[in-house]
Amino acid sequence: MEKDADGFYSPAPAGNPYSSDCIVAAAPSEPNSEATPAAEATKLADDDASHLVKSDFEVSVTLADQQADPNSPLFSIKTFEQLGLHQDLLKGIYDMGFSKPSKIQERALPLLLSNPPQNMIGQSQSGTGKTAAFVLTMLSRVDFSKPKTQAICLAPSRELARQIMSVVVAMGKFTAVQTEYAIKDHLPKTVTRVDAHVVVGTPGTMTDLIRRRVIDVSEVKVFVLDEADDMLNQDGLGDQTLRVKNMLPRNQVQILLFSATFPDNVRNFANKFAPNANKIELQKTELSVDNIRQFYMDCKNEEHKYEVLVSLYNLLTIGQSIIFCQHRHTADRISQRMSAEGHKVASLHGAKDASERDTIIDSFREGREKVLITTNVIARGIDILQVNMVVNYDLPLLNERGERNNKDDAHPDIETYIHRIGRTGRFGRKGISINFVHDKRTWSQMEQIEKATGKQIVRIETNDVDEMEEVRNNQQSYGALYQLIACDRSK
Ligand SMILES: Nc1ncnc2c1ncn2[C@@H]1O[C@H](COP(=O)(O)OP(=O)(O)OP(=O)(O)O)[C@@H](O)[C@H]1O
Repeated sequence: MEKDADGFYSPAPAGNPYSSDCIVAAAPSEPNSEATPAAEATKLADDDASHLVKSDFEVSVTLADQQADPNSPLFSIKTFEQLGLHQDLLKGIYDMGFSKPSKIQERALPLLLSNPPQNMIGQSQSGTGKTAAFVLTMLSRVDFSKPKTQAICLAPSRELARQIMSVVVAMGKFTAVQTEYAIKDHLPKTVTRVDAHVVVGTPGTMTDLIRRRVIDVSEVKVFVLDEADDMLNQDGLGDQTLRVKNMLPRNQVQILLFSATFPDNVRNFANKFAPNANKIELQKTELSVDNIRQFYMDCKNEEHKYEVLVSLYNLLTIGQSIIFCQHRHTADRISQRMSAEGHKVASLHGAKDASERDTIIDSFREGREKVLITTNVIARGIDILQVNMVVNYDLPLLNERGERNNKDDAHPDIETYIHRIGRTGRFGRKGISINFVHDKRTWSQMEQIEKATGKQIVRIETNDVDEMEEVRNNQQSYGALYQLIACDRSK
């Protein structure tokens, strides 16, 4: 079969437009081929984390099999037992502390695990449990008696690949699963063969390992793209991702695309990449969860942003916080300045070397660092339950060509905004995001974000910070904090 202009071998199926309603769709029946500070904080948060299952967000399911009824109980489960999983996998799930499936898991798992395997394009908000859904699919399709790579998962950052692997290992704890990374500087050059059942990595390194036949893909049955809209973005990772796909065997691989966002411009590409997929989609107005309260602070200028950030420091360190900047040099500059002034902050971005990145994220994950100043490198997927505040020091921007910059032609990068704020408010927990705006342009960019997401962003006076801090210190009460900062928007 010929490759088309996008480099695909198969013809595109009829596109399914991004629905403005919540829909579930099914695919056609033809096979397609010691207590750390973090642990303590997590435990506290867990006492408060049952909201998700009560969440009233709806998903739309579209089944590729047009005859099938997406509302059939067959396509929604209420317990993990109903999936007919192997006992070893069930044990793994319960050992992770999961007692019942989340909404996306309820709807996606029956479709993901049905036979013959079918592709899926799955969307649900950040922190709602997509990882467990695709990891369970990979693990349940692997034949552990065969020392062959059978499932491949790609993610946009090494940090996310490492996190996904931790889920594979935890969920597969009672199985014989063998795993390997395809991330930069991990495997020694002398390694000539990887036989791990599940390989998780980033697209560049994965391509290299498959090309050099270090990874033999002949038995691969499942191919997962986490943060799929980013992985398929033709101005970014799309080419490399497609290269990996084109090296996999045809007609035997179940392709799973997951993300909290699927903007219109990648949806067509996604439909071609995972043809005849069952689809789970969100309404455009439900892209972010309501338990993340969004605020903004009106700063006078760039320098004032820095002063406001410093004035927030005590507040940032009550739980854990992530500060997002548009550029690496900004992250470096403000972290160096804050450190020089005696504040304890860590900084992470793509220019740091691999082992340093691993040390920094691990330290933050363990709660040894409370404030992480970073770029979009960890805007997606990173799951650290005790992060209760995200600050957009710079709003995420794109220019006409889809490049990230801060120039005048830049417009807000809505998807990145949704993913950034989704680093807090995980799995029903409460979280706060604060945007810094400092001029007409950033104000208008924030308005565009508010309009696009349909969620109100409320003003906090910069001089309310002391009062906010007092409430947080004295009462540890998020409810009171919210009431305090939910003042009128007056601009
Ligand atoms: N059924 C469950 N019961 C309890 N906790 C769960 C369950 N499923 C997932 N979780 C937890 O919810 C958190 C968020 O899950 P996960 O990281 O998979 O979210 P996600 O939907 O992939 O988010 P993102 O879009 O940001 O990548 C994780 O800490 C995970 O362990």
